[in-house]
Amino acid sequence: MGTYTTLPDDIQKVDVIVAGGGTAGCVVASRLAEADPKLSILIIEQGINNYNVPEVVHPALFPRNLLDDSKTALFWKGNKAPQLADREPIVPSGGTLGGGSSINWMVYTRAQRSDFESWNTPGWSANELWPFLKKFETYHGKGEREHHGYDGPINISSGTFRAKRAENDFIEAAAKIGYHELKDLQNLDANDGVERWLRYVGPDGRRQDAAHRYLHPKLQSGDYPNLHVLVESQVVRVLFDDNKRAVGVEYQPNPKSQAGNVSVRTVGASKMVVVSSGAIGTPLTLERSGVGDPTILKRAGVPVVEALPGVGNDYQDHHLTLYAYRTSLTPRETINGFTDGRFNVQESIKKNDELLGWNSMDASGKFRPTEADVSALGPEFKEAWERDFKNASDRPLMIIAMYLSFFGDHATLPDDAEYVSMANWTAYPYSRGHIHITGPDLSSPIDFDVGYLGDKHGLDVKKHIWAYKTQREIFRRMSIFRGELASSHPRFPAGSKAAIVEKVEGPVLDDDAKRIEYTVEDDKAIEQHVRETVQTTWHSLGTCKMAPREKLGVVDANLSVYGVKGLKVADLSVPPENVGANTNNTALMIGEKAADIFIRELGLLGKERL
Ligand SMILES: Cc1cc2nc3c(=O)[nH]c(=O)nc-3n(C[C@H](O)[C@H](O)[C@H](O)COP(=O)(O)OP(=O)(O)OC[C@H]3O[C@@H](n4cnc5c(N)ncnc54)[C@H](O)[C@@H]3O)c2cc1C
Repeated sequence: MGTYTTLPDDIQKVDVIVAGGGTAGCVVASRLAEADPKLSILIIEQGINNYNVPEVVHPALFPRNLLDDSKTALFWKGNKAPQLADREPIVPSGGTLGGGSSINWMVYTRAQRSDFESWNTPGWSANELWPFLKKFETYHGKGEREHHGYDGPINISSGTFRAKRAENDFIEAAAKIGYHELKDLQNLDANDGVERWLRYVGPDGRRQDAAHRYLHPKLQSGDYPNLHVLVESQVVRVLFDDNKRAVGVEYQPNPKSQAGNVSVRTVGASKMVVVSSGAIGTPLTLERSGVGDPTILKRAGVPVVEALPGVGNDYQDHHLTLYAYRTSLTPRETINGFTDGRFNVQESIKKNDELLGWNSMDASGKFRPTEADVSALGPEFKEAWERDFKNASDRPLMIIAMYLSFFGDHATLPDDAEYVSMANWTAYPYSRGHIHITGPDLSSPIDFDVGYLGDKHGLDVKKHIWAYKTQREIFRRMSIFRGELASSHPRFPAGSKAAIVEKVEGPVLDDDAKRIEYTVEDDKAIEQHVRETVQTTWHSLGTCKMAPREKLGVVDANLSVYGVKGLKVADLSVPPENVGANTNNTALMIGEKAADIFIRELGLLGKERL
């Protein structure tokens, strides 16, 4: 039992290896250990141990995880993208024990019912997944009781702080343009309204990441001597025997944290290998193992074990834009002070400042356009809307969220006010990308096309144009509104009625029916700005789909990789279609569902500690 940076000599072979100790990986390993404490399990995680790392456990410090010198994030470089103003987008993902759940922004949202139905996979319908969605949570909110769980490891609460003034302001302003407050926007069916959102933060103000909530208590309890965690070690490839059975993995100490110690080693698995390295890491590990499109494997110099052309295809994310606003908020109504140095972090930790237990996101919504809005977006958009959204009333077009924090270089901000952000992201992008290896080793560059805004008819960018206008209508109606930060908004042509207002006493829109007017030229300015700034929402998904093999599926309904034995995938690589929500909830659910499948297959039912 324990957490190691070098595996003890006596651990040469275990029953189950989990390759990647992220959100889903921690859930799978923990539930297997609970099911049979005698089962030997080894998690191999490339990042550091997250135990009590300040920027992990204190919610308000979350922006620190994405700084250039982060020890908790991985940064994946995308190919140059002409549709993104020739940028090479960077997509960060969780890079420590706990994965994304250790560094994410802790926003609690759930997928919609029709999302799970669209997966069209036996055992994975919304009704069949309900028990797993409830299993991991202990809900402290005011939502609809029957839709939530009350004895899972992950607390869902307000944490220790809410900025009520801004929260109420947002809710009231959204209602003025037709988006009303809903009691529970996370019941799988509710949509097209706003909510006072909760977070993956406990009532004690601590982040509820999968490692702290599932794994560490077990590792510390002494009750699970066969649960092992190897950190700072990268899985290079899965090893197969002559019958294509996964029998172990090849791994190496991570050169970033264990320089000088890098040599490739192997460890065996007698029952199962579960790849859980995230929607970016997992397809790369499969390809390095010889499972993937033969053309890509050949190009990379990797012998083919199983030809599965779906690996690494159809990469999806939710595309995010951020707009900054000047406000009348006080320093203790935002978390900016933790990021720009005005608050003393050590002192705040020492005195257990209630602000530390806050992720700065108190009110947001799932939004659909009106029929008039749809028509204004053009005939191709209307056709897509009528096909994909009109009759699926639980499907939002965009998620619009208010963060009481500024995400950018704080040194560039005027020091005359608190600046905050509105975040817009696409619930179901049409654009797709891909992620592949170009060589056999971890050090080989990757071929990563993020695909953002790449859809043939330019529908995804239109969603952003609509969302830009919608969030602006809301923010200008808020009483905390004091202006727009010009550098984070489109460059409207001179004389535009939609011009940026940099400093003003808000609210500036008091007529509920009146809207800001935009010309065709204004729309072009918004489009250009979106292309120049759109970025990852860190919701990578769908690169090893759970789908029939002939439809480029990689795993079946039991998460078994086609064509080989003893190899499973359990993470956000497997959803065949996107979800209209932040993705941590779906990753936790996949962890729970995967564990349930594996426990049955391994014959562990009834073996749990009594
Ligand atoms: C900055 C950020 C903000 C986010 N905000 C939110 C939010 O507010 N709300 C929300 O619901 N979701 C959010 N998400 C998304 C959510 O956290 C992820 O979707 C979720 O964590 C994915 O879970 P996973 O198990 O699929 O992969 P991950 O949690 O990414 O786990 C994969 C793990 O595998 C490890 N790994 C990768 N390659 C290897 C290798 N070769 N060998 C060994 N280990 C490897 C990684 O280090 C990582 O720990 C955010 C994500 C990020 C990064």
